[in-house]
Amino acid sequence: MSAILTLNTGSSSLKFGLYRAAPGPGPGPGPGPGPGPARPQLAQPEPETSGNGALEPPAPDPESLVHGQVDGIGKTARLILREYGRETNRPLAAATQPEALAAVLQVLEPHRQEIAISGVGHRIVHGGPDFAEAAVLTPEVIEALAALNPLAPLHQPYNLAGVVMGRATFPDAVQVGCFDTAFHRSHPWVNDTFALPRSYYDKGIRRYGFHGLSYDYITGVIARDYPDLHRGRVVIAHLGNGASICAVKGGRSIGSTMGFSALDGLPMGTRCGQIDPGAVLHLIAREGMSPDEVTELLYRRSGLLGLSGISGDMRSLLASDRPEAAEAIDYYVFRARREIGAMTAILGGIDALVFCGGIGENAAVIRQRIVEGLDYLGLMVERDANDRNARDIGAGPARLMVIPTDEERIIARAVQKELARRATGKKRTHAAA
Ligand SMILES: Nc1ncnc2c1ncn2[C@@H]1O[C@H](COP(=O)(O)OP(=O)(O)O)[C@@H](O)[C@H]1O
Ligand SMILES: CC(=O)OP(=O)(O)O
Ligand SMILES: [Mg+2]
Repeated sequence: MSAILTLNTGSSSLKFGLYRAAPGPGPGPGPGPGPGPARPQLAQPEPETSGNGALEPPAPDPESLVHGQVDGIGKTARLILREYGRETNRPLAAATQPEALAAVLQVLEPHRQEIAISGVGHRIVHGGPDFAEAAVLTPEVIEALAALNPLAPLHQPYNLAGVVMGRATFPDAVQVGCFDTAFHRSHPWVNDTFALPRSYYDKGIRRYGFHGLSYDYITGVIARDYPDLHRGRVVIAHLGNGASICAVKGGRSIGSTMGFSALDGLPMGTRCGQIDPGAVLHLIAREGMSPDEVTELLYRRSGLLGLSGISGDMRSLLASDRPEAAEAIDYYVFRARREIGAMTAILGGIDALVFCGGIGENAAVIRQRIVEGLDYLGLMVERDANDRNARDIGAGPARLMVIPTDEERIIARAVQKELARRATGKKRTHAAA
């Protein structure tokens, strides 16, 4: 039986998933129970909507075996593992990404004896203008993606380091890249462009949008569980370490708060979010900051961390009684509410607001505060449901939901599709998987 490994490599974290590939391509009831201990019941796969908004019959979903992450690489690393519905968390001696991967492989060893890894899927944050779907990571593709490193310095170089590790560790497995930007390639031109001379758009200076794997997953859940909403106007707020909001109509992204880089839009853990470009020019011209210093400021020292001076972690700010923590949260809530309004405007109204990401899924008080000012859109919180992080948390005419996202599953599906394509010997018509 073949297996799929997913890797989401960050600056200090390595998120991974091991999946059993479903037997055979095409529509079907999904995989039966495999050997070994009883596994949690599989949810039916969501109908595919990837980027084109059209519903396709569900293909069998890869079966999730192990899910986990190594956090704090280089400092105090910890391995968090979710397996058969249980979660464990233990310290790990991992000073580098390859050491973290070696530790992960050791943990996966019992599964690897049962199944061979034939595909490795990678989250690649920036696909630039050319990658509108998942792609097999050939040396040429990797080189093209490395050219985008400066546009996503917190992500892209680490994502590609994960690809190098994947290729070295599994030389016989196909390596597939899945892009955060791909879901947004359906944006209309007005949402993609900046009002610069047109030649800059052609050079790639445009709004790409990010968190596309998360939006793809959430859109799939909506298509499966709420077909009416799928045809409606949905705003999705991905509030994690990075954060963005996306306007979705008919399963397609028509706008998002993140732009050229993963800096724009909402304030984030350590990233500034929207800023007047005049302020950046001032920092360079009048404060004498170099491009590297400005990069460091905007990506690593701003956002919740910069405003509070305490932490970029929402949990720490919620636990703090310092006024700076409260002010940082006030700004976060204010900007989120403002951007939900903007996304609603481009959709011409709102039928549902969906929260996801670490903050969106867990921080009831943040959801409550964001929605407090949105009753004019028909959005109202049902207190008890919100406190329980229930799926339906609304009390107004527009639907309000919490849907846990699963970027890894989108990656695993793309790898499975490529494996199925190879097994049936179908010819590739373009570079994408
Ligand atoms: N129970 C919680 N309450 C408030 N914030 C939370 C909670 N759980 C996680 N978070 C916040 O979620 C953020 C991380 O989101 P996550 O989506 O896991 O990040 P990443 O982008 O690294 O995947 C952090 O700011 C963390 O504090
Ligand atoms: C694109 C982005 O911001 O990703 P993350 O939320 O994982 O940092
Ligand atoms: Mg994330």
